[in-house]
Amino acid sequence: MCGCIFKKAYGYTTGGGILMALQQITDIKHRLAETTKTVRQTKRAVLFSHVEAVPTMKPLQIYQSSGKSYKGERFYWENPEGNLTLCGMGVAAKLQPGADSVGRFSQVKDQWGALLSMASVNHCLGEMATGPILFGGFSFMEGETGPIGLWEDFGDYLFYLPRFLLTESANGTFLTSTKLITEDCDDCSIERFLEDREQLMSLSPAMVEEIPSFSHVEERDVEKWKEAIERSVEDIRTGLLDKVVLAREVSLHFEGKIPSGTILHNLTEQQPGSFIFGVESGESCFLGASPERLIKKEGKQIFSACLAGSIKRGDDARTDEQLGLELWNDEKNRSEHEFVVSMMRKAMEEQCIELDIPQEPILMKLANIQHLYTPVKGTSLPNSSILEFVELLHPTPALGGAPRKIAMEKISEYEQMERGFYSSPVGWMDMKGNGDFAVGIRSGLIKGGQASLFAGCGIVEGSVPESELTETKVKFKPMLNALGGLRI
Ligand SMILES: C=C(O[C@H]1C=CC=C(C(=O)O)[C@@H]1O)C(=O)O
Ligand SMILES: [Mg+2]
Repeated sequence: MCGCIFKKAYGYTTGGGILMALQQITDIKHRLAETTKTVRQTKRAVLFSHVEAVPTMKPLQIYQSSGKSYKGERFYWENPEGNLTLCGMGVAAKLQPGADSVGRFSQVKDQWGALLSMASVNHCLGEMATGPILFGGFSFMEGETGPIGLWEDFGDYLFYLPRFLLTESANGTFLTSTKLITEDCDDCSIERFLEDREQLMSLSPAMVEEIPSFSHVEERDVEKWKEAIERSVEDIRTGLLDKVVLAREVSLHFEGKIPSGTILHNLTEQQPGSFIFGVESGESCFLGASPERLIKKEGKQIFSACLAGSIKRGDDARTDEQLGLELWNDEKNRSEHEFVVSMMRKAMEEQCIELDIPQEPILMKLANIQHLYTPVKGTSLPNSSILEFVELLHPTPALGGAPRKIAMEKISEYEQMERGFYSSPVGWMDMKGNGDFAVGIRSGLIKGGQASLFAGCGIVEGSVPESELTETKVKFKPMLNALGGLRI
């Protein structure tokens, strides 16, 4: 039964607010008592989830101040439209690769389905991205991330169903508390549930932690990377492939631990119009400011993007406009872009009943870079899940290449590094198969005092190694600036 009696966010400080807060506690007690009874009777676990409107709490501040209790189990998300911010803390359930022989996308679908089949949710608020959601992502290439090494904390995929989820949207702020109630659970009492919720709601904003002093930079062999571009251009000329995206890694070392909350804070300030994301796992945090949407699903409505072709921003309006024009008219960049559009059109036609892809790109201007951008809109077939679109689209030729299979082989051969979650789908999905995934670019992995940054470029027939190297330097800028304005 739905025990929710209000629809709008409220302040607990008003008389009405206090009454409503008490009503929430009564609701939780009642629902949890019923759930516990059912679990005992049926001997089957229930995923208990409670959504409520709460007084304004800033997700980024809560991310920072919840570090003491939930470090290593937090995530952060801000969409480029600026109308949805999420902060997840703690783990109600974690999805990681199992021994199943089915592919990883099917594994996630099955594991999520199993969790939802035992869910009890007071979903009467009906707000986007509330209730049980999954947040996380996939690695770029299945089977690439080993149990040791840079990406050891992430694997082929990693998703959290958070213990606490703070959702900030145009309609207010919402808190979802979720817990798996099992028969032999030690900390499933009503008192404990309410205590944890109370502790979270009374978190006060933490000080922004300082980034420790920079020590040194470690770069993979740049000459080898340029040679890989030459070899790729040769492969393209001989007709082996049409396009391949080659990335490189730069590692920055600091004198102490890098605070992920501070980097996220800087990214939100410095990179408007981007997805700001962070996902912690143990001692690591993968984070960034990506301008690229892989897929968003809202009911039947589908949104995606073709983003490929780049040039720097100009120092003044006139130069900036000239650079934009140069990019828009440049044959090499247009061809980089066109491979993405044509793959997108073909893939989306399979899954959509209506599709709207403009004939020509427009410019997307970000703080440090401008791109050729073609927005994609569609209407999906009934009963589809966002996961099916993620599987279908990843990786587009903006991150992989064309044809996809050969490009992936060439990436493994030429890059000689683990991409991990870089250039991969990162985002969230809800109970109904709706959600939003970005492509994890302009990003890095923070682990202790080390930040490993990644940037790549679309290689086509007209690619020149030195210019592609310069392009990666522009793409490193968002993360370098967020780390304190470093230059490499
Ligand atoms: C692979 C990256 O960017 C892709 C997205 C936009 C433009 C790109 C380009 O012009 O090469 C890349 O395809 C990256 O930022 O690491
Ligand atoms: Mg490019």
